[in-house]
Amino acid sequence: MSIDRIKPDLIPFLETYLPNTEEVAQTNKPFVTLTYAQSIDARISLGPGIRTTISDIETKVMTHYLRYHHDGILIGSGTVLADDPCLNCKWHKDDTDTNFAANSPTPIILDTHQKWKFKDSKMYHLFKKTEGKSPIVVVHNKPIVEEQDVKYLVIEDGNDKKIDWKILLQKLYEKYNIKSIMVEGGAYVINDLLLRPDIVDSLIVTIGSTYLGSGGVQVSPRSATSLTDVDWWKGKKDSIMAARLSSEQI
Ligand SMILES: NC(=O)c1ccc[n+]([C@@H]2O[C@H](COP(=O)([O-])OP(=O)(O)OC[C@H]3O[C@@H](n4cnc5c(N)ncnc54)[C@H](O)[C@@H]3O)[C@@H](O)[C@H]2O)c1
Ligand SMILES: Nc1nc(=O)c(N)c(NC[C@H](O)[C@H](O)[C@H](O)COP(=O)(O)O)[nH]1
Repeated sequence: MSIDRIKPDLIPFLETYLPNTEEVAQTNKPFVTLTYAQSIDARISLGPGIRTTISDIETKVMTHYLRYHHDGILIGSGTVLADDPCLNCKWHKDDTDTNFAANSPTPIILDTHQKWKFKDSKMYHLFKKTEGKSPIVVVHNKPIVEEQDVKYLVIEDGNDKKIDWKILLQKLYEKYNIKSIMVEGGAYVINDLLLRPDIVDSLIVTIGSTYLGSGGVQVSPRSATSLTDVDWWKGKKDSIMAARLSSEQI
């Protein structure tokens, strides 16, 4: 169940980008880390709906280390339907730290059109084995039939039919005490949040040493945006960029 040890130099590298509890106490808003893995040509999968491994083991472990440090892990419906992800945390501090469910973040799934089923998903089996938590599913309307063990967070759609990030974060904080959220994608969610320095506190991007080609799902926000507090870590195959979104226009 557990995963490799993290590269020791990744721990100080990530330190200042991890959730900041003082900031959360001051702002009363969850700390948001936007994180994903991309190819050199800025693709996050080979094509829509295709689960694609980009990270090698060093950076995959880093993802689990990040999961360990967050209360919630959020993805869009495109990702949950394409990847059937586990979203649990397999990293642990030492041999005594083996409560994998407690160490795992709560999965938060943006599934406003209620297309995904928890039952029989990988998340469901991990939850049943006490190796992961059950999800919060974000919907526009209360479902007629509710799945067992799923918490539904009803948020009405805004003018553009999208969920308002600020309202969503506030509700997750107030209702479920979620003080830090790691957003793992996919492209729709990432492209939207790359333009939201008011929402995103840290950005952590793995760049894998691969090209996925022009048919791949691309990460590229609608308009230019710049970064601040940029730092780089170089591994055997991948690099990691940690940064913050700048509120200044290019
Ligand atoms: N490499 C990586 O790090 C990584 C990470 C995640 C996903 N992926 C890949 O990305 C692809 C999926 O990306 P995608 O863009 O299709 O899907 P996505 O996961 O971004 O989900 C998009 C859907 O989520 C919902 N949604 C998102 N934001 C919303 C909002 N504000 N309000 C209401 N609903 C909202 C909508 O239903 C929308 O259609 C898959 O191929 C997956 O394998 C890669
Ligand atoms: N860091 C990272 N490297 C990758 O190569 C890759 N494809 C993803 N993709 C993120 C997406 O959210 C996936 O669905 C979950 O990373 C799957 O998570 P599990 O391993 O099943 O827990 N993330």
